[in-house]
Amino acid sequence: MNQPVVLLEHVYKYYNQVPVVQDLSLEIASGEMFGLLGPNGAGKSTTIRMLTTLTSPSQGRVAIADYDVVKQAQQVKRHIGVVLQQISVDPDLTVWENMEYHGRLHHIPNPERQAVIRQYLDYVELNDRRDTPVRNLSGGMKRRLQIARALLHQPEILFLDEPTVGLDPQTRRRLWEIVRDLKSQGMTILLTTHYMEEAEFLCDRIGIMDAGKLIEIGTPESLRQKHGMALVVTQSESDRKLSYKFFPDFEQANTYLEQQPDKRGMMVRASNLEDIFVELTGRKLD
Ligand SMILES: Nc1ncnc2c1ncn2[C@@H]1O[C@H](COP(=O)(O)OP(=O)(O)OP(=O)(O)O)[C@@H](O)[C@H]1O
Repeated sequence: MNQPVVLLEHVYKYYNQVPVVQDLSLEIASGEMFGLLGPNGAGKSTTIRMLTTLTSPSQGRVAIADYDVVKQAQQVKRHIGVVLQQISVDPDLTVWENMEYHGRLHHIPNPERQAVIRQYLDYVELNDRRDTPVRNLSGGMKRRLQIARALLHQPEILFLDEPTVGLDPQTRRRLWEIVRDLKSQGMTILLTTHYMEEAEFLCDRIGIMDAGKLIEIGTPESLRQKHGMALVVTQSESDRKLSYKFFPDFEQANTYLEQQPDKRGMMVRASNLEDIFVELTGRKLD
């Protein structure tokens, strides 16, 4: 692995004595795109909040580019760009004013500031909207503005918390293009998502969180290989419930199917990340 630029070592976070992140250890290499998956309340946002200095870990070490997020928060902030779930751009300011405000916060001097604002608005195709108040932008445009703003101080690591939630499929795909392009430029990216295709399409590695714990980690392909590339799905005659049985490959799944005296309600198909998630947690992603 390249030098890890995101590091969590035995991290715990408690709210009112309740652990919402438990013994989380994770290393993300420079240039890697890592996806954190998990159902609501799994602790993904809390993990991102710790990594981005918005909340402190209760226990354990969290570091970005070797800077401790608690003791060296200012240095950490210089290295990271953050796009949170809630749209955090000011609705009353124009697109340009939002960028300008953020640029000043990061002490980017003029004329460089004007140049990078133009550059990143161009990058997310919002230059023609520069004088539009943010409240009049579509959801996808707001998200693009958030990304442009997060990039303004040229961070090396980008955090995206549910970047495409609530967006229509075309807009989601446009954002995927941007995220992949950033990766191709060498950016390290950690994103959280509920969308399985998003994780499979974008991420080099995936971590599955449940109830505050990292319960699985690997490449999408390695997770499928580990749990089984093929499935026999059976729908019960009586209550219509589906059950899933993993097999290492299609041949073995088909052999199993052929051996069944009653094949009604049974089919073989390729496994996917969602199947693995359900298998691991007994819950469905929503
Ligand atoms: N400030 C807080 N005070 C108390 N409890 C909190 C706080 N923030 C989060 N929690 C709790 O911590 C747990 C983890 O929440 P978190 O938002 O990290 O989960 P998540 O995996 O990001 O879920 P989602 O997909 O819904 O965003 C939840 O039970 C949540 O209610």
